[in-house]
Amino acid sequence: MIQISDLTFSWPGQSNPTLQIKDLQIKTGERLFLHGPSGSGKSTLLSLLAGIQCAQQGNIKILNEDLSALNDAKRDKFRADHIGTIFQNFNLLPYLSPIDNVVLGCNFSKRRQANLKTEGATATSQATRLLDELGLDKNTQHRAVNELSIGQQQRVAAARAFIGRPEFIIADEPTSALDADNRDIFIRQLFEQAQQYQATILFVSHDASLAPLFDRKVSLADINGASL
Ligand SMILES: Nc1ncnc2c1ncn2[C@@H]1O[C@H](COP(=O)(O)OP(=O)(O)OP(=O)(O)O)[C@@H](O)[C@H]1O
Repeated sequence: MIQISDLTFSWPGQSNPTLQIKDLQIKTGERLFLHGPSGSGKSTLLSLLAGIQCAQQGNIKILNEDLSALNDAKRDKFRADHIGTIFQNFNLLPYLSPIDNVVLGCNFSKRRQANLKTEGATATSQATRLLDELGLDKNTQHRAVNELSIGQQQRVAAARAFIGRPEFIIADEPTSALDADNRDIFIRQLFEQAQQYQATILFVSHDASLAPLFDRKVSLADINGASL
């Protein structure tokens, strides 16, 4: 599903590379936990996997597509079609409702819209189902997002990532503002969504105590030659 080979990435103006990864593979449906100290390059790796940044050397293949062989527009399309993202700060539109925020998740992808049709769903019906299953009560689904608690916003961000069934879900520290019980509940809800269609999850955190919930844990320090 995902194959990283001989990758080197340096931020512009920096003499030393931030990442040097010889080999990392993630299987279809795998739930991988990636951890490492602050500044070790976790978010940088996610931005490469999401096609926001490009490596200077090596390649990243997702679903057999070599991201470095795509131009900017094609990488943007690839991301919209195949990758759902949940960020630390959620990136929701504050004055829109949860339903409207979730529907936006598939607005830029004909493929994700087609996936909804195949399931006999509309964007709104799918958004409602996802928010129900992720535990956001009906009243809250129609309020403005900026009136919601952090835990509720996190569920909206997760539903937006899953709408239209993208194959690959990237989550960057989405649980850092939650207490331990709510963190575990949220991660299990993510897994339930992913299991429905064998989505692959890459979950990044510096909190290694979450690792036992996942299929596999990888320490960035162990695979990053640049930090050795
Ligand atoms: N936009 C950028 N321009 C230049 N350097 C950057 C940029 N973003 C990150 N870096 C540098 O890359 C290195 C890795 O940062 P990154 O944010 O990937 O680490 P991280 O492991 O995700 O950290 P954290 O856990 O604190 O989020 C740091 O030295 C950082 O200063």
